[in-house]
This record gives sequence, C-alpha cells and structure tokens, in this order.
Amino acid sequence: MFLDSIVGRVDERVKALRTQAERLEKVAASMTPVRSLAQALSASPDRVSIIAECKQKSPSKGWLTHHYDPQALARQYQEDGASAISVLTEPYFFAGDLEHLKAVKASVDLPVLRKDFVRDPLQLVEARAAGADAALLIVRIVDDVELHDLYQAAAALNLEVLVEIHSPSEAERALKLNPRIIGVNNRDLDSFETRLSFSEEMAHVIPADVIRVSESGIQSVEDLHRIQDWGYQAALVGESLVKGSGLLRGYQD
Ligand SMILES: O=C(O)c1ccccc1NCC(=O)[C@H](O)[C@H](O)COP(=O)(O)O
Repeated sequence: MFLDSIVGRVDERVKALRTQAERLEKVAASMTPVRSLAQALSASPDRVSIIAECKQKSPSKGWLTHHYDPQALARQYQEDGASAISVLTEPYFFAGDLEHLKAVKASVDLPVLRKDFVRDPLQLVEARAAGADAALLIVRIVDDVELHDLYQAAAALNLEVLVEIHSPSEAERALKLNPRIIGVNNRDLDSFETRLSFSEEMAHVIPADVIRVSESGIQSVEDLHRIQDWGYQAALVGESLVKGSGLLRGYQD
C-alpha cells in the first residue's frame, strides 16, 4: 500500500535526522514568533480562506509542472489573495524539499505550513528551524500516543497544527486533542480516490468552534461555494493552482 511505503521512507529520514537533533533544536529555539494559521483562516468569515499549496509532483497525478519555482509561485498566491501557503517537503514521492519551505517563508508574509508525513517530534523541530509556522499531522499514520505526543511537541515549539482526518473514527481520535483546526482530506491516501462530497459527509462530525478545512480535489469557484455551504471556513488547494487554473483570482472577482 502507498502509505506503508511512504511511512517507511519517513522513518529512514527521521533516523538520518537524529545526528542533527541538537543543532536543529538550537535553531528552532531562535526562530521569530509564528504567523498564526488559525488567525489567517478566521480573518474573512464571509468567504472561504485558501491555503494555496506549492507541490511539483504528486503520487496520483505525476509531474504537475516541469518549471517549478516555489518562491515565485508563493508570491503569486499571496498577490492573488491566498490566506496561507502549504509547501510539500516530502522528497521521494512529491519532489519536495525543506529548502523550498525556507525560500517561500523568506518571500511571503503569510503563514507557511509544512506539508509532509510527520511521525516524529524531530520533524516538527526541523520544520520550526526551517521557519514553518504550522505543520500537518495526518491522524492515519500514527497511533493515539504518537498523535498526542506530536501535538504536544508542536505546541511546545509554537507551531500550529492542521490535524488531518479521513473517517469518522479518525475524527474521534483527532477531537481528543481539542484541536483548533481540522482538515478533512477528500482524497483517500492509499487508493487516491478523491471525492469533494466527502467533506459534506464529514462536516457534521466536526464541532462548530473548530476551524474546518476541506482538502484536495478543489478545482473551481463553485467547489469553494459548495464547501462554504457545508460549513467549511477554509480550503487547501494544490494541483489546480500549480497548473495555473487562476482559481484564486477567479474567487476574488
Ligand atoms: O496529491 C496526492 O496525489 C497525494 C497522494 C497520496 C497522499 C497525499 C497526497 N497529497 C497530499 C495532499 O493532501 C494534497 O497535496 C492537498 O490536499 C492538495 O490536494 P490537490 O488540490 O488535489 O492537489
């Protein structure tokens, strides 16, 4: 299964990272205060806030672009009205790099989210040291104890968390954390099946005081209106923006 292979790669990366733990902890501790993702996503209550994603390649779609300049892309997203930027840092399946996140952070004023497959607190230290303001935690790839420990580690680093779920039982597990932001991924990360209406089905399991983010497969202004009607405050959009759909500009008009 895809998730097993990605998790195997993550665990190898974490092992290699251990030698740098002390240095990363020092750098993370010296970072400036975070730009709040929760605040950015709550700033325009009448419309859906967009977390615009920088990703060059995806397991489901292959290469999305051959000319990939995450810095320029993020600047364009900011100009077009994005509320936050997500940067893929996973190298093997998404051609991501932590250097992309550093470059993006230096070139926009928006909160920057590390989009990776986080299984160890050291990845959160690494994210903070690179300048991330927030990180994704995918409930499906960790157990309850690991999830709790990762959430606490993020809080200690002043990193905000987007807690990602893909089933009612994962929602139940996520809610034990009392999270501020929950993302419903419309994509099944093993089969890659993507269905926007999944967000509609899941909306009722997320309490009203939690910021709801609909993730994946969002292509049009109509999709944004739909998720707003279902009670979502934000959308995470990758492929359609990277491919130049103009969705952000279209939504501003
Ligand atoms: O994007 C994929 O193909 C993918 C496959 C397996 C695990 C994760 C994957 N993507 C991560 C994401 O959640 C998306 O990059 C993000 O939600 C944006 O989705 P999209 O707008 O459909 O590019």
